[in-house]
Amino acid sequence: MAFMAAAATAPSSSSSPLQLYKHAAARRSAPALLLRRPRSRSHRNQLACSLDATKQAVQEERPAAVNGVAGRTDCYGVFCTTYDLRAVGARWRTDWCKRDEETKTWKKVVSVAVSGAAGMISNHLLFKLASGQVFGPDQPIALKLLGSSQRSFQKLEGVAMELEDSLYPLLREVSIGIDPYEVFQDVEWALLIGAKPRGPGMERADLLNINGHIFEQQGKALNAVASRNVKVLVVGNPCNTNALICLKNAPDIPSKNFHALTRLDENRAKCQLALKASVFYDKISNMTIWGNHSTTQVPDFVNARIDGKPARQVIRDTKWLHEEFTKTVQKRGGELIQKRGRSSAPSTAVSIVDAIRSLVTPTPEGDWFSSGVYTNGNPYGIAEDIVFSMPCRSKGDGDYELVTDVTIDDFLWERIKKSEAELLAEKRCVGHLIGEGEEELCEVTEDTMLPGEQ
Ligand SMILES: NC(=O)C1=CN([C@@H]2O[C@H](COP(=O)(O)OP(=O)(O)OC[C@H]3O[C@@H](n4cnc5c(N)ncnc54)[C@H](OP(=O)(O)O)[C@@H]3O)[C@@H](O)[C@H]2O)C=CC1
Ligand SMILES: O=C([O-])CC(=O)C(=O)O
Repeated sequence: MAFMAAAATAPSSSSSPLQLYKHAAARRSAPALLLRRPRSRSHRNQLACSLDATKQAVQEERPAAVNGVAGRTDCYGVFCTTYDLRAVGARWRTDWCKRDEETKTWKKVVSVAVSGAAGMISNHLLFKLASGQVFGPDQPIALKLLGSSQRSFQKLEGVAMELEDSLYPLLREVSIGIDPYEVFQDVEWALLIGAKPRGPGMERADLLNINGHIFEQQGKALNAVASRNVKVLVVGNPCNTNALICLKNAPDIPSKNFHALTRLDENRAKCQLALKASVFYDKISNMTIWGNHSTTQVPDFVNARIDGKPARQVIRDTKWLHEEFTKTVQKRGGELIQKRGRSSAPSTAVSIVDAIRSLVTPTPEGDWFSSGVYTNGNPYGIAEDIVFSMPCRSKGDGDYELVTDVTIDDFLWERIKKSEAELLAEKRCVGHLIGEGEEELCEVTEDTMLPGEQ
């Protein structure tokens, strides 16, 4: 049986996104285009070479591609090409494999969905994912890009084209679509970045409601079609409550698998301590962000360490720690927006990389990282059933455990309770999205702000 590789189903340059959308609508399904590339001779050889080592993975990919091609006319250029990988392998495999031992040890392809894939954060993140710096140099990757509407479809095509042109050896597949039920099919990671930014005059409750609906839908889609052990990282704001909505709508996926991104806040806090202590920032460890990704977040200088010593032994300026440090970290996002005119994107992408790597590599002995996780039997006395940033450790298997040996003093506790109250208020606003009440119960305070809002 001929083994078909690099089947492709991308749109022809002459077909507009609108046509594609109509075509898909007629099938009662949004388009999901699969881009594969028999790009160059060396790349074909890589595919052939890795066949034995990754045969199972390749076989798993294949049916979708072959089936996809059969009934479709909407493809462009090189992506329309279908070829026989076995034939390619037979011709070149021997020499190539001698030269390229590396690909033999490649792991099974990991399937990663990214929403808001045409946005600013993704603009940086996708290229890091494709390069291997996130999942490792032996980890081939399939990227599934989710857009929100027909309008964003053309942008996603552009993103996919740039990924293609980057010639990343590990990037095995790029697909784009606007239907989460298609895009999330079997994904092992879902990086949920897409969200509507808060516009002028928009109430916080409106933002919670609008974005909440996005995460309600995406939670349902993940529940229906994603890998049963999918890891979900919610970035789109307000990320803690969006993550809560998402997990509540995905009851068949462990709640523990959902994270809200607070790693950017951790990195910001490390930077501030390093500046104050006049040390390079790799000397800062054990930094926790407690609570919400908002201006009520609590950067923890009590348990943080500088070059292995408690931060308070190195930085004796208690007033600075209590007042300036805390406020600077809480408002860093807003300050950045004022200077740059837009919210942080490159550093957010870096922090997403850090957050994923913290789950797929073992946490260094004695250290930990922060993540917004579901409170379900937490040892700190924080309200259950919310998504709250806490200190975590991982064995590198994608899972994590909460750290128990931390001190929470009165200063921290008072502020942790404030952030907790804010999250409980946010939760009441989205009761209608998590099956727990009515929208009218929403009473968010003025204090409830994203880091970017001041
Ligand atoms: N947790 C954190 O630490 C941080 C979080 N953020 C948050 O990340 C999010 C993305 O930021 P950024 O990439 O800079 O923003 P951009 O505005 O550049 O991109 C956002 C993307 O979201 C998508 N989007 C907009 N409206 C909707 C919708 N109704 N449904 C689905 N998708 C939608 C858009 O995609 P399309 O074209 O498909 O509509 C757009 O490409 C924001 O919510 C921001 O507040 C930002 C920094 C830090
Ligand atoms: O408010 C925003 O969109 C930006 C943000 O989250 C941050 O910079 O931490």
